[in-house]
Amino acid sequence: MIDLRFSEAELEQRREHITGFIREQIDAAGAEGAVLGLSGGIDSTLTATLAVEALGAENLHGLVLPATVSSEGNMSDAERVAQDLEIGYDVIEIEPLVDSLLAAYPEAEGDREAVGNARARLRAVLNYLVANHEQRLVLGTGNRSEAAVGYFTKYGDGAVDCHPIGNLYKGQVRQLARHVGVPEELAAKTATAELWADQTDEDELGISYDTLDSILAAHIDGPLSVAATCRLLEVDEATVERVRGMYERSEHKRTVPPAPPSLE
Ligand SMILES: Nc1ncnc2c1ncn2[C@@H]1O[C@H](COP(=O)(O)OP(=O)(O)OC[C@H]2O[C@@H]([n+]3cccc(C(=O)O)c3)[C@H](O)[C@@H]2O)[C@@H](O)[C@H]1O
Ligand SMILES: Nc1ncnc2c1ncn2[C@@H]1O[C@H](COP(=O)(O)OP(=O)(O)OP(=O)(O)O)[C@@H](O)[C@H]1O
Ligand SMILES: [Mg+2]
Repeated sequence: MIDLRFSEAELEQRREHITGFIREQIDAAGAEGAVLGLSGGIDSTLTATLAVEALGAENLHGLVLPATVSSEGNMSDAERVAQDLEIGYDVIEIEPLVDSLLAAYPEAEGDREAVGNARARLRAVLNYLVANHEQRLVLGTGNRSEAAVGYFTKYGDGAVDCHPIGNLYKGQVRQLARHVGVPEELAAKTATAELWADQTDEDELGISYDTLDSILAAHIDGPLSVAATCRLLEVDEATVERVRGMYERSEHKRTVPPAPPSLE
């Protein structure tokens, strides 16, 4: 695999770059601070930690939004993150909202993916309810690895005002988290979207983040051909092609929705 770890100096540089970015986004919008969803996972934990450094705890509002499929451990970790960072936060159960949605459209009952994505979108509705009401921006928690393969819900966790950690591969998210003092048990935790029971990112994607990060850095974001990537990483061609396919098929999630070209 490629060693994508930062040096100590680079970690400090990234920390300042991201906190500066968050401050600029809030200032440019004339907003009163930010809101973000806290899941107990490492992406939201790192984003919240850097946002507190950037804005101060009083300017960040956390939302812990449990569903029936959320694990108690993750939800208590999410609350612990808010408490350790000393930010204001609310805990709002989203399953009644899921139930209302399914009462309105029972045909989707039992469709694991559709209902799971609806959970992510209901969280986005709540984020924006708070953002509108308190003149805040919604901070995204997506990283480069997820964005590149479209591993997020369109207009769900992807519905945000900016992506502070959007340039970091997943392994780098863990490394920066450790650097800024996130407890090891959170930094090392298995990544899960928790849109349905027992979901994990690596199982669903069918690839480890170590391998995915390296293929992205070498081939999708980097200059290497498929063949050169296979040789360098000692992975088979089918794996690289699969990542390339996920990248290409998810292009629509990373761009503004198109309209027909102008006839003028
Ligand atoms: N070519 C195209 N051009 C324009 N639009 C296109 C399209 N193909 C699909 N679409 C639209 O996109 C929709 C499918 O996209 P979407 O609704 O996002 O659904 P989809 O990509 O199928 O599912 C989301 C994936 O992200 C994962 N996820 C979600 C949330 C959080 C996390 C996490 O890591 O925490 C992971 C989730 O487990 C699942 O694997 C289609 O229903 C259609 O409306
Ligand atoms: N139960 C939840 N309550 C509040 N926000 C949530 C919840 N579940 C997911 N989210 C939001 O959706 C985002 C995307 O989830 P994702 O799983 O990719 O990130 P994570 O949980 O922070 O880290 P990891 O990928 O390591 O699990 C979270 O960072 C968080 O902002
Ligand atoms: Mg998660």
